[in-house]
Amino acid sequence: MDVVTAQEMYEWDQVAMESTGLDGKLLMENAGRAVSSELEKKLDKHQRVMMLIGAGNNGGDGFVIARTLLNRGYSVEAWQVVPDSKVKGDARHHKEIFMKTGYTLYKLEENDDLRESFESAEVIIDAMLGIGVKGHLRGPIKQVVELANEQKAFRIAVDLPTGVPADEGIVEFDAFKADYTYIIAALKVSALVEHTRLYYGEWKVCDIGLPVRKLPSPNRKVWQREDSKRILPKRDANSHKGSHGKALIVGGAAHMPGSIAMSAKAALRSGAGLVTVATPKSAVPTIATYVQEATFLPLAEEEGVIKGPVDFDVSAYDGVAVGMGMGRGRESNNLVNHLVSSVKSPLLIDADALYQLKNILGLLRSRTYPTILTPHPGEFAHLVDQPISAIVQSPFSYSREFSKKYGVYTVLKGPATIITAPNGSQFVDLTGNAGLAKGGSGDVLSGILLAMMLQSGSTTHALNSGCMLHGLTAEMLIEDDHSMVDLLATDLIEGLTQTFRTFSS
Ligand SMILES: NC(=O)C1=CN([C@@H]2O[C@H](COP(=O)(O)OP(=O)(O)OC[C@H]3O[C@@H](n4cnc5c(N)ncnc54)[C@H](O)[C@@H]3O)[C@@H](O)[C@H]2O)[C@@H](O)CC1
Ligand SMILES: [K+]
Repeated sequence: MDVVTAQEMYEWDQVAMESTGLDGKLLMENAGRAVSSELEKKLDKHQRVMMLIGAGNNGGDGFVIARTLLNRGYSVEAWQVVPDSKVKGDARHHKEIFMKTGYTLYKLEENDDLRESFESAEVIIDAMLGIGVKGHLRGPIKQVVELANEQKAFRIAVDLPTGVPADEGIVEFDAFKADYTYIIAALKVSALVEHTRLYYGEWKVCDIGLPVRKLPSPNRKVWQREDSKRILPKRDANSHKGSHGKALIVGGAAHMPGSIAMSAKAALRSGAGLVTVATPKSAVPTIATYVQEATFLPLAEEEGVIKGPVDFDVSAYDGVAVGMGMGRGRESNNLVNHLVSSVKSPLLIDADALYQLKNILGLLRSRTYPTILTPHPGEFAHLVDQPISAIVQSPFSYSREFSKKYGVYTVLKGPATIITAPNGSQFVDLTGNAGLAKGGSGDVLSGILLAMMLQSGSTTHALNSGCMLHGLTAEMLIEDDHSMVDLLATDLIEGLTQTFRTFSS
């Protein structure tokens, strides 16, 4: 499922029209019909539906939807909320069809009893503005949106809730608050960004017949369950523990043994053949009790944290992860430096190691094997010297710019986790729930990702699938035995069993 900006969506429409002759009027008919078919599944014929129609092409979709629903016997009151003179182009064409079909169009400029209609409406459908919105709402649309938001009726938006920008980075806006949005042709970036996504409510993308083979890729996609199912590692009957990769996990501290222990256990649960934990000597017994399957590389320590020498041999490993529960002492800086310079296999950098990485970002470009960074917005903000709010408002552009600049994979964690490859292509993982917002779930994710990388030929596939396994496990646990309040990171590790079983069946 592609994710587009407003400009990319306009380009798609242009390509469709120029390369295949599908014209705007036909696309509008398709859009309106696709949304109407979905609405039929949601609405009852006796429900009083109020349709709010604007002047641009989003309004044009509204005329098609109103006509189609009326044709099919639904009880729809169609309201044009802008002056007649503003309705132009394809929207005007579909307005004429609506009028010639003999249906009544109520007009805000001629009537003032919009409030009365609102009060009796059970469903309000917003087809006022879509991707063409610019700046704060103006004129009658502003008042109509304010009124609509006060109603008890179920609110549905067409393409985008009116007022919500299609792109990331715009924070000052007022908008229709939808309970459900039928998105036209492709998911818009703002449906996935923290400060805009809630305006959409639930959503569904409606196909309008664009010529998919002709459309330029925006290099931004939602990773789907079927994708993971298709590419998850299969175990060969003749395989042995060495076939599934040797992982090294570096980190931990005497007062924080849990993080690295969970990473190690999650890596083993996710199929890693052998896992070695490099951690301060005094932390080994605690970790070993929890992860009996791991081997250990005890490191010198001072006051429970890693203390040199840190230049141990890393050549025997097929993948390395560093940072979980490591602390931010001076030696950890040397350690991260050593690993970035000497690991000749995929290297995953998380948590405290990300903090240390800030001073040596320039070294990343010299790595010839994949480097994966797994920050949450706070860690990423520190790396790129920006406030957290800037990252949360524009996660796609910051992570794309960063990955391209340093030649790394960035897994920017959040309700929508964005996985960016060094060439800038992006995938979004939408699985998971608020139960994951708890200490330890990032450590579990690192272990899963490391294991996936050992077993996959494609780093992108490994990262996307790893994020999905983590999120689906949280979803499954909430459905079955847990709640979002009580879910623990260790539950996720146990829950992986069920997720793998589901995926391999
Ligand atoms: N071929 C196409 O281009 C297709 C477009 N489609 C629909 O067309 C929409 C985009 O159409 P448009 O480009 O005409 O844009 P919109 O319909 O989203 O908005 C354009 C209108 O909004 C007004 N406007 C902009 N900012 C405003 C503000 N802050 N306050 C009040 N009024 C404001 C403009 O004056 C203009 O009349 C999509 O969201 C989708 O719903 C679909 O019909 C499918 C095909
Ligand atoms: K809309």
